[in-house]
Formats: sequence, C-alpha cells, structure tokens
Amino acid sequence: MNQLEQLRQWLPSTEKVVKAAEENRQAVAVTAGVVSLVGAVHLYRKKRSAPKLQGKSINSLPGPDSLPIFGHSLQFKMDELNAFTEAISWKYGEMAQMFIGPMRVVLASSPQAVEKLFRERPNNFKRSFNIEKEFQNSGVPGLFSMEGDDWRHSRAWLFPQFAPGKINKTKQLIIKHATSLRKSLDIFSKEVEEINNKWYPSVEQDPNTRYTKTNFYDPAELKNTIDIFSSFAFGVVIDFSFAHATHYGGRIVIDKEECLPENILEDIKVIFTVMRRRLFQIVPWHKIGFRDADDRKFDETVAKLNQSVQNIIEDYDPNAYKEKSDKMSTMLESLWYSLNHQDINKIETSGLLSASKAASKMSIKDMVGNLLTVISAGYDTTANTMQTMVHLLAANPDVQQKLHAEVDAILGSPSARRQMSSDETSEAIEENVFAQFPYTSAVINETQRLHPVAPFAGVEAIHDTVVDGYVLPKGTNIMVLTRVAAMRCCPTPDPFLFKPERWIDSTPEQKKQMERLDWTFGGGPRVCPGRHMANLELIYAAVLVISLYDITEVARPPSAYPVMEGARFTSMLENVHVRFTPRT
Ligand code: HEM
Repeated sequence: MNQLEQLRQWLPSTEKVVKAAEENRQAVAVTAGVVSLVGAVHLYRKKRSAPKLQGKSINSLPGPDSLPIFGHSLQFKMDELNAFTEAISWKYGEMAQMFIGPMRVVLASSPQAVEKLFRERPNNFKRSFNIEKEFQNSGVPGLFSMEGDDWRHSRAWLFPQFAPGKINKTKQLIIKHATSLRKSLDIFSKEVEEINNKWYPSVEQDPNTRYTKTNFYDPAELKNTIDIFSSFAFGVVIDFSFAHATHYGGRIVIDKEECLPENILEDIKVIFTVMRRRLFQIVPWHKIGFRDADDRKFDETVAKLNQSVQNIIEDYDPNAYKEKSDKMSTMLESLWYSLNHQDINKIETSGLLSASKAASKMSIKDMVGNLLTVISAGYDTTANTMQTMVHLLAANPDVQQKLHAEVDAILGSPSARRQMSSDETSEAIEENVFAQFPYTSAVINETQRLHPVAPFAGVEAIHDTVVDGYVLPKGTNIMVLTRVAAMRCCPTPDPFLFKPERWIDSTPEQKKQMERLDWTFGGGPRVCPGRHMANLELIYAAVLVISLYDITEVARPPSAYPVMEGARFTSMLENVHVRFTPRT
C-alpha cells in the first residue's frame, strides 16, 4: 500500500462524514442555534455596556504633511527627536500628530492629558513602542519595561527600598562619593587648564612680521565632565544596591572579589544604544535574522551582566555584611532573604520586611533584571542632570554667584570646607537639606524644568479612549510632552529662561502650580521610585562639590558645535565643555 492509500484509509471517507452529519443534523442545528443566540446576546450587551466613544476622529489631528510609508522619518535624526516633536506641538497645539515610518504618534501636551495618561497606567495605558516585549525578548526585563502583574510584583519589591526614611540613611555614602567627585574634578580642572594654556598662549608680536601669533585649537582635546558625574552617581547606586561595595572607577569590588564586569559603564551604554535603535527601527532587522556586530555585542553583554548579577545574589553572605550595613538595608539583602526562605518575620533591618515578602513573588530572572534596571536607571539620569546644571551655571554667572554666597554663608569658605572631615560635613548638613539651601534647591528645580532627562513619556492605549476630545483607538502610540505642557501653563514670566528665582519669589499659588506641573520624574503609579535619592545626590553634589569651583565655559571658535539637547535613551546636553577653577 502506498502512502497515499494509507492516508486515505486513515482519513474518514467523505461518505462517512456526510452520513454522520445527516444523523446528527438536528443536534448540530440546535447547538449552532444556541451558540449564535449566546453570541448575539453577548455582542448586544457589549455594545450597550460600551457606548460608542464621543469625540473628534484621530484622523482630524493636526500636524505637518508626511510621506507615505516613511512618515516624517526622513525629516529628522533620532537624536533630534525632542526638538522635532516639540516644534510640532508648539505650532499645531495641545493635540497633534506625526508619523515615525507608517506608525502614527499622537503628541499630547496639555496638563490634563498628561495627568490622565499618567494616572491611568498601568490599566489603560502601557509603555509604548513595544518596550515590554523588546526588553523581554532582549533578555533585559525590569520594572521600567514591565506591565501588568509582573510590574505590580516588582514595584511592590522596589518601592519600599526607596522610602524617604531609608533614603535619608544614604547621606553618609553620598558624602563618601562626593569626596571622590571632588578629587576627580580637581584633576579634571588641572587637565583643562593645561589645554587652555596650550591653546591660548600669551599673545606675542612676531618681530619678523606685523602679525601676532595665532592661537591653536583642537576639538579632539576637549574634555567634558559626564564620565566623572556618571562615576559619582554610579558609585552611590552601587552602594545602595550591593551593600558597601568598593567602587574603583567602574570596577566594583565586594569583599575583594570582583563581582561586576570591569567596564560595566561601557556595557550599560552598549545596552542603551542597541535598545534605543531597536525601539525606533522601522524594519526590525534583528528579529528577522539580520544581526550586525552591535547586536552580537549586545547579546554577549546582556548575558555577561545577567550572569554577574545572578552570581552576586547567589554568593551573598549576610553575616559578612552585618557589621558594615549601618542599618541601611540594601536591595541585595532583601533579595537574599526572600530567596533563601528565611523567616522573614524576624527580619529587623529597616524596610526589608515588606520588600522581602514582595520579592518572594518574583523569579530570579526578574530580580536580576530589576537590579540591573535600578543600576542603569539610577546613574545616567542623575549624571546628565549634573552636567546640565554645570552648563547652566557657567552660562549664568549671576546665578552661580548667588549659589556660592548661599553655601559659603552656611558652610564657610571653600578652603575651610575642603578641610572638613566627612563627620563634620555630615553634622553641618541639616535633616532637611533642601530647606537649608533654598537657592541651591531652586537651581536644581530650574535645571530640571528646562532640561529634564525625560521631556516626554511614551504610552500606548490599551483600550479605545478619549484624550482631550479625540477618540484614540486601542494600540495608539502617544508621546506625552511633559516639558511643553509645563511650559505652556508656567505661572511665572519668561518660561523659556533659566531663572531659579521663580521657585523662591513666586506667590504660594504660583509655587503650587509649578509643583503640579513638575513631571521631571514622571507621575501617577509609575512615578520614578528613585526621585528622593536623585534629588539628594544632586543637592549634596552642588553644595559639597560644585560650589567649590568657579565654572566658566571653555572658549571655542564660533563655528564649534553649540551646546544642544540630544535625545538618547535619556536626554542630555551635548558639547558641554566647562572649566572648573577651584575657589579659595
Ligand atoms: C535626576 C534623576 C532621575 C530622573 C530625572 C528620573 C526620571 C524618571 C522618569 C521620568 C521615569 C518614568 C516615570 C513614569 O513613567 O512616570 C523614571 C522611572 C524610573 N526610575 Fe528614575 N529618574 C532619576 C533617577 C533615578 C534613580 C536614582 C533611580 C534608582 C536608583 C531611578 C529608578 C527608576 C526606575 C526603576 C523607574 C521605573 C519605574 C516604573 O516603571 O514603575 N531613577 N525615572
């Protein structure tokens, strides 16, 4: 018997099927009838319970003309995303649209839209551009990219770690890293001074000609401070996560054993760069088998980092750190307790109990992902803000002078401050450091108002919804332009200018509105958990370190690239080159 005949024998013959159907005709008819009736009732009820949403059609959203298939993608580079989207928003109004390739993106920039979209996460909106799937498939899941129950479990674990009471205990470790920051800036200051002296020698008349000597300028020699600030913020977040690790410029050592890769900052950059490319790529090449050198490097890096963090969790010995822990429970501790099924009710270390209970609902993969998320979300954001602050201080000498005056009046002259031990420094700083240094706090607020590291949030509608009068179907991608929304409604004059005084001299009503419009750290249930820690780092760095220098811009030829806001994973100012001259 050939294969075809075998198959025929095995399959029921047509006659058999027809006969069976004839015999069961009645039963089939009744079942079909019931199913149709139930379906019709269900559809009817669904239609009644979900009335058609009222509002303008999404197709009537204003925006610039776009090309078919490419949309506006050929009109801007990804680095210029902020400038491009905000220009549309300022020109076309609070609800506008653009197209990234064929994908429509709604640009929402009214305060009420921002509040709605933030407040209704995670139930009605999720992070856009397929962030969840992309991060999951790429092997780097974590709180930032998670949705639904995964997000709830991780958030329940992570949130107590950042309670203000616990964050205040980070004071000592921030002071420790501030001392390293000062040493690094002293070295940087000398290096930039040498470059400056080389470029601008005292001008001499050449005796053989009537011309003076020309200056020399080599942009390749320009330095900026971002790596120094990254190292500071990274050191703090590593200590906070891994229990008093020692941090030597990117190399993390816990109890003399190297636990994190030597070039971890570079590794995290690789991950950010490739993830950003993947999120905005019109054709997802990596998914259809075309993986270039960056993709391969990405895979290796993710595997290496995941393995090293997993090793840290598994090798953790709580007894070795009991003495050193200074009662500040680290994230590693709460993970360790939940993993090792300790009697969690006996845990005395502050903030650990609820976190450990929540962690018991997470997989080891999620734990690793969350530790990596905190490390990466926690340093680049803070470092970029510090870089922006020093640029704004250099560009606004009057503001800088007022900041110096405030800190000198409270802590003493810069030379006296340089002599203070960390205990003396710690004692001199009050519990509410923001109230103690109101002008410095205002500088930080104003820096973040002008250049927040996240001037927009991307969300996707999970259901059909109405935003500012427009009906947006399920699946619509929305960019929530928080900076534009805050500037549109800024209650004080000159919203585009850097004026820290607006945070001090305004009426209580104006201040309240500015605080309401402050979305530097996002908002609603997904608001940044690290915000207290970030603000504490920023004010300590400003008071203890940055105020010890006169900051000026490095003089460059007029044709040099200007300072610009670039959009990477987070936004940062590009081409910031400043000189730090130690004050006496
Ligand atoms: C100046 C510094 C920082 C800024 C401006 C910032 C800003 C933000 C923003 C805008 C979000 C999105 C919030 C939303 O969707 O509503 C976010 C989320 C997040 N941030 Fe920060 N952040 C900073 C520092 C930190 C630090 C120091 C940490 C941790 C050590 C951290 C950890 C996180 C995490 C884990 C999320 C995800 C939260 C979630 O999706 O539930 N951030 N941050």
